[in-house]
Amino acid sequence: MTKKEFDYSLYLVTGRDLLPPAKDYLESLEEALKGGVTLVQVREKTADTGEILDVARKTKELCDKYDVPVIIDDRIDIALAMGADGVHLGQTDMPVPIARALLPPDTVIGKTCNTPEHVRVAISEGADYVGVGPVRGTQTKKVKHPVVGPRGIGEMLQVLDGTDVKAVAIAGINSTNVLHCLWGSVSPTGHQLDGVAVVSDIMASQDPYASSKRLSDAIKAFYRSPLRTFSQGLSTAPYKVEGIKTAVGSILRSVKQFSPLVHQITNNVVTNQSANATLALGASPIMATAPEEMADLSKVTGALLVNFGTIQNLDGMLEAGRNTNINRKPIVFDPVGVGATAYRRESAQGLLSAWQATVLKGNAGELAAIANSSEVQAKGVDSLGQGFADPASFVRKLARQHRCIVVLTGVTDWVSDGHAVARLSNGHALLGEITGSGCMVGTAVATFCAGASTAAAAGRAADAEDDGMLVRGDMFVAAIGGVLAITIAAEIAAAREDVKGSGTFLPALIDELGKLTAEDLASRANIALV
Ligand SMILES: Cc1ncc(COP(=O)(O)OP(=O)(O)O)c(N)n1
Ligand SMILES: Cc1nc(C(=O)O)sc1CCOP(=O)(O)O
Repeated sequence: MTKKEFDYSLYLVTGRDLLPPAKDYLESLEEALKGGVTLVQVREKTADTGEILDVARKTKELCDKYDVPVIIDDRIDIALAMGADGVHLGQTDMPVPIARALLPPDTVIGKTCNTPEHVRVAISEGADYVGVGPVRGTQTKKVKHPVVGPRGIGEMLQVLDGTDVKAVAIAGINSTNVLHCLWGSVSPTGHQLDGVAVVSDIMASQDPYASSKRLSDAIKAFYRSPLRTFSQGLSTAPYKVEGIKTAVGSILRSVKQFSPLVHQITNNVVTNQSANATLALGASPIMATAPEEMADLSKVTGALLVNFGTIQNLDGMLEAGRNTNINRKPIVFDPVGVGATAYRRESAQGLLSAWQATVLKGNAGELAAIANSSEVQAKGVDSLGQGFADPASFVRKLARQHRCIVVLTGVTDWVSDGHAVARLSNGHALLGEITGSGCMVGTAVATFCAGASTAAAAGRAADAEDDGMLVRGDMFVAAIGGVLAITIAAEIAAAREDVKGSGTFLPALIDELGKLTAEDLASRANIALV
């Protein structure tokens, strides 16, 4: 018996208790269907059986008009009585094989999963799809399991590799975070969600048509090109060194032309020199930290840098990142000293779950801690030893896992978008003798990301393709540009006669950043694609 093929992309789970006053259930449902809902689950937790059956029948009658299948939550008897297309079962509901034996053979069965082990069991039991989560916090129900975030969803998706079991994420999804959810919920093997399940963003809406249309537009735009990265190497021709050199030069020109606002939440050791480095490159720094101002600020900034060297403003970092994602601007995350304490490790994982970083930057010790690798150790903010045996493979894998650009700094710097890997061999030993040179690299990367995304937004009107993008512009090239700006300016500064040591080096570095040209970048950049 062939199974029914569902479109899981915008899966509405109903909740009549959430309807705004005076809003009729069936009217609201019809508006949601017109807005683009592709699958409906009748979820009734308190009504009597007769009422649930009535609601389910009416739901099916309406959904049939739109060719949208109906699934019943928990109740096999109701599903049988009204001829549902499927049922959804929780961890403590009837086991899938027993439900399968009771239901017509083409009935689709979904199962709630909160861990990779749940997913393994659901596959072995013969579930057709899994509802994975909770991906975020939700007010709609008391969830027993901790929020797993997009990374936790990615781990569950990997278990589905090689099966045709579908997956939707659930909990806390709305039109402002749906792109982050879809983008970030990916396994290191590239396994993605088939859709998202939404309750309150549609059910509690005064305008369910508009709410579901907003969700539907973002979801459709995402799925038009779901394998995208923050770079353009996959969608256009593969990268070439000469092309990268030209592109970083034009991003530097864009920074000077648009002078974007670069919002930096950074540590108190480097705040001043980071702001000066931003100014020297031609952009405008703002070092705001209060959570209350993030919504306003993110509308006007070009990019956000979150550097948590002296973590004091975790709430500000959370809010800044969430709002920067909503406004589709780049976020550079520099988890300084992340391996040093459990608090830093938990904070970093919390931030990486709450928002989607565009660039993840760190030294070998920091990135090893993010990747849970014991290959490289750290002492405080410094990396120990020789680094990774195979840095190219490490950055490529980490970039895929976090679906972002990864910058690994050291004597040699490595940048990857999960596909291409660039090895950058510029710099000077004096960079290791001043405090905060790594933090300045983060600042320069954020400045170049701001330049690239501002130029991309200015260069053409937003089109339907852009609706699926979290950030516009090529962030792989921007990250390379930021690294090169600091390392090349360092080479020029170190060669100056007036530079006698680290004390005279820092101001000279700021001077040379200010004088850096596109031509300097192109002629001095030592880039290899590996
Ligand atoms: C798509 C989807 N995913 C998860 C759930 C939750 O189902 P369950 O665990 O049975 O919890 P209740 O819905 O009974 O509260 C769902 N309904 N749909
Ligand atoms: C029904 C349900 N199940 C969940 C789970 O985590 O298993 S969360 C949830 C409700 C999700 O509602 P909203 O979209 O309003 O956040």
